[in-house]
Amino acid sequence: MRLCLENCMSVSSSLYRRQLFLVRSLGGCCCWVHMEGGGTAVKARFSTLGADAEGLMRIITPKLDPIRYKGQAGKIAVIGGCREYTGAPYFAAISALKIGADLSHVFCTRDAAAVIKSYSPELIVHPVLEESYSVRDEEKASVCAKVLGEVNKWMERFDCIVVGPGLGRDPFLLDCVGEIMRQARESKIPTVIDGDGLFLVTNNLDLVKGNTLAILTPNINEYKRLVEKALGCEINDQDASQQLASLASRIGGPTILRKGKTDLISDGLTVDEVDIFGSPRRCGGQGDILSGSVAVFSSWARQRLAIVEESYKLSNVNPMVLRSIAGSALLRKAASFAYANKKRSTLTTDIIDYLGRSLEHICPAN
Ligand SMILES: NC(=O)C1=CN([C@@H]2O[C@H](COP(=O)(O)OP(=O)(O)OC[C@H]3O[C@@H](n4cnc5c(N)ncnc54)[C@H](OP(=O)(O)O)[C@@H]3O)[C@@H](O)[C@H]2O)[C@@H](O)CC1
Ligand SMILES: Nc1ncnc2c1ncn2[C@@H]1O[C@H](COP(=O)(O)OP(=O)(O)OP(=O)(O)O)[C@@H](O)[C@H]1O
Ligand SMILES: [Mg+2]
Repeated sequence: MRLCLENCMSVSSSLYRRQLFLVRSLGGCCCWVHMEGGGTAVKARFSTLGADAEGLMRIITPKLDPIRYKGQAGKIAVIGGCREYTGAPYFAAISALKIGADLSHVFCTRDAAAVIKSYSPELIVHPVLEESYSVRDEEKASVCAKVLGEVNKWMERFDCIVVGPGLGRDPFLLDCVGEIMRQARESKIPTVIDGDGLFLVTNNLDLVKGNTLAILTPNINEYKRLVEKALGCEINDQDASQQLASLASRIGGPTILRKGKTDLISDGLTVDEVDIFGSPRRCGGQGDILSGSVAVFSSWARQRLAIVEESYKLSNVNPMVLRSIAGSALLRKAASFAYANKKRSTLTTDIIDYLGRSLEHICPAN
């Protein structure tokens, strides 16, 4: 691995030392635990990668290189936004741009599109999703095929998609989005699933079973529903890490980022924790920022660091775990800066304003 890193990457010596530290920490600081969950015994390894989340971000974040062209720093799409919710897809998509992605698309319903466009001219907004109220029963199959066609025209261009922020729970719309997820999986597009995307997935676990390119980002309610459905039990906060590993192992494939006081991340084999101080403000929308942030790190890691990730794979570290740690750490850092400045009046838009500065703090552009 050492040779591979030396030969294949042009890195500064401090970055290289950081990589070696991370690689060493994979093997050195771990302990094995035995756990029971939903009747299945699994072994998960406590990993310490989350403790050096900033080091990971430095590895994954690309340099601003003048020879690169538009799109190379990431093309993200958010599938979400309906009559009720226009903020959530906007937060996820604009966060991706503020962190450094080049292009950010939103696929939403017609009602939501004009509103989301009015928030920002930076976003590319596709008014393609349809809810039941606007479609007659006999039209549903053809409308769903049309929606899929519209999204598929773009699908292979995306480095990562985020499914669910502000999607709503209309059954017809969710059926179509299920098909979009199947298509993304077939095209091997990494997929972050949040909000109502998790509502869809919880009721159709087959949509993600076996998909190692999926990252689920449940909040407390979404996690409770997943645990009840997949493990058939209640949340166990005494053994939170173990239960999370059991859940990931039971679903089999996706990485799960459980949001909370600290963020816990597991693919069923390892459990990582990101405990960077965030914000005590719990205003809505912070999870949406997180989904956009994980998508950008996913996109960067996928494009730029295939070699490093290959090295990590040799050490049995799941690249989706690395991407989740980086995404979580950046959001939490931005939240802490925003809170230091705005205290009780901190809003999601304030946190978004600090995303760029937070990354700059860790990984200066020049
Ligand atoms: N500014 C914006 O646009 C923002 C929009 N947001 C968007 O909101 C959506 C829901 O996300 P959330 O985080 O409120 O869901 P969550 O914690 O599971 O539920 C809390 C409670 O509400 C209830 N409930 C929810 N939806 C329901 C429904 N359709 N119909 C009925 N009940 C429903 C739920 O009940 P339960 O499902 O548990 O029965 C629970 O008790 C999602 O798309 C998200 O992205 C957020 O990102 C914030 C910023
Ligand atoms: N109690 C807490 N203390 C500190 N940080 C927290 C706490 N709970 C959540 N967070 C942070 O806030 C982020 C968003 O988590 P949250 O549970 O608010 O998501 P959410 O409910 O999906 O948000 P949204 O309103 O966008 O849907 C998480 O990544 C986590 O880092
Ligand atoms: Mg949420």
